[in-house]
Amino acid sequence: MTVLSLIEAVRRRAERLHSAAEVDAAITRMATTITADWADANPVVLCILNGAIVVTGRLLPRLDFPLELDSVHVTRYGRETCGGDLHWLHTPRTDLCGRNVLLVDDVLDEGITLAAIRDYCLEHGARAVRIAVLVDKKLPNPKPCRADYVGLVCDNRYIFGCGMDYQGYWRNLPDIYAVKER
Ligand SMILES: O=P(O)(O)OC[C@H]1O[C@H](OP(=O)(O)OP(=O)(O)O)[C@H](O)[C@@H]1O
Ligand SMILES: Nc1nc2[nH]cnc2c(=O)[nH]1
Repeated sequence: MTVLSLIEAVRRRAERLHSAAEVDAAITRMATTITADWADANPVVLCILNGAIVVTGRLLPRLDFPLELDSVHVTRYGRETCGGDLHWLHTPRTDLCGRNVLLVDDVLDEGITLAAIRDYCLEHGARAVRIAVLVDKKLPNPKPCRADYVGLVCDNRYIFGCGMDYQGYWRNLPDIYAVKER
């Protein structure tokens, strides 16, 4: 089997968890709550690359108040479906000192990535840090951080679509899928 035929087979066999319309409604709900809380906060929104590109790009046009956008690129999964060590590839250029920071990510799984980025922001003087995630995974154990804004909740399965990858592929899908276990 070639890599591409494996990638295509994974999509064919996957279970669709959320339609594009459900994702859209979830992002609208998040935007409404974030606006109610932070319309006067002059926040820096940090898009956590790569996975959050899609949700950030769809959330921002729904936030009708002054904000700045920057990004941070931290990865611990690479092309794997199990997390490893954190790799910091890019840190924000914006001075975070005294700022309200909104972290936006695609999925909160074990919470290691977001907890590390939250700590980074606080160490760099952020006044407050809040977390928005498109999907929060239900795990049996407590996580080192919790999300303030959650679009959707899913079971503990590997998911892809809407910015989330399967071995680097399928971030482009409008729906959210779970890999089918053998
Ligand atoms: O809660 P955790 O268990 O730490 O996992 C969540 C992180 O994993 C994914 O990033 P990944 O390392 O796959 O990089 P990517 O965004 O480039 O896909 C995802 O985008 C989150 O940032
Ligand atoms: N694409 C993807 N990335 C993740 N990072 C942590 N959990 C997941 C997941 O379920 N899917």
